[in-house]
Amino acid sequence: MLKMEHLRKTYGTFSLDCSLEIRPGCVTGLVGQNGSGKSTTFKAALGLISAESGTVRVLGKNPREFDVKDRQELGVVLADSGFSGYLTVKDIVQILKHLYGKFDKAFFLEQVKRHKLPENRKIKEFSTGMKAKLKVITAVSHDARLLILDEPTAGLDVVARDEVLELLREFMEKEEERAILISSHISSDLETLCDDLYMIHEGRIIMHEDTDVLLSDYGLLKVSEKQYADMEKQYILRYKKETFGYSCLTNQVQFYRENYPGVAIEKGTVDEVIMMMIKGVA
Ligand SMILES: Nc1ncnc2c1ncn2[C@@H]1O[C@H](COP(=O)(O)OP(=O)(O)OP(=O)(O)O)[C@@H](O)[C@H]1O
Repeated sequence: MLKMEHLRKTYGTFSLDCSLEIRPGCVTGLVGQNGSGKSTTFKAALGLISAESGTVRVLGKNPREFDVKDRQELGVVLADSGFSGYLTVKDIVQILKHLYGKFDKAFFLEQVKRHKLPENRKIKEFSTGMKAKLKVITAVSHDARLLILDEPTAGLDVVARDEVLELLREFMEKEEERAILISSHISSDLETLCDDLYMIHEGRIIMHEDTDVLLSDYGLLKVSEKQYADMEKQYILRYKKETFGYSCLTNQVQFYRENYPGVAIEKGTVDEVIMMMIKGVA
């Protein structure tokens, strides 16, 4: 659905060199700290910025060569995009009808109602959460094959976030061949929604893993200095000095469970794995 190979873009001291792939039927998450290059990756995937080298194929084509018909196959949410604040939901229905041949007006209005968005008020009077929901409802309302969503849950409270995630799950359930690329600062969103996760740090992909594998096989070992010294380190991805000894990130938690029964092992959340990948020593 989307393949990016060594896509390079430089902004001053920041340089992006990103490779990733989105497979049909999958929700893929891109996680990283502020300024790690997520939005730059999304813009490059959409052909909105010109890369210095590398390739991007979206639905089999270079996105810079997309025509009006190709664009209909994408549902996009970008942090700094949205409708003019002077429009109402009713105005937007008219625009979407013209933009997208497969715009499903009934579904769109049903979702607007379900999410309690006022149809006749101007968007500039909407709260952050209401604007965010409107963007996602728009993206899922025209039978797109691929959604590219940069921080679609930013600024939403827990309940609103859950509602947006539900919309995305429903979108995936309707057609097997659909796919989503999504970024979020909130890793619990990605844990429950994504099939696989890419971690980006300082413009580089530092890890790519199936979410199931991440949650089942990764873990944090809390060991004393002696335990650390005696331990097999083959499956330690990163370690960090602590007051008690060391925290170690492994992707073979079962190996340490079986061979080192005395070692304290914590299940790694996505946040902890990210922190260790970034702050730990390789
Ligand atoms: N148009 C631009 N001109 C100059 N520098 C830019 C531009 N766009 C992004 N950058 C720089 O590129 C780097 C990556 O920015 P990017 O917006 O991709 O990060 P991000 O991971 O999306 O961050 P955040 O989570 O804060 O949104 C930053 O150092 C940013 O200052």
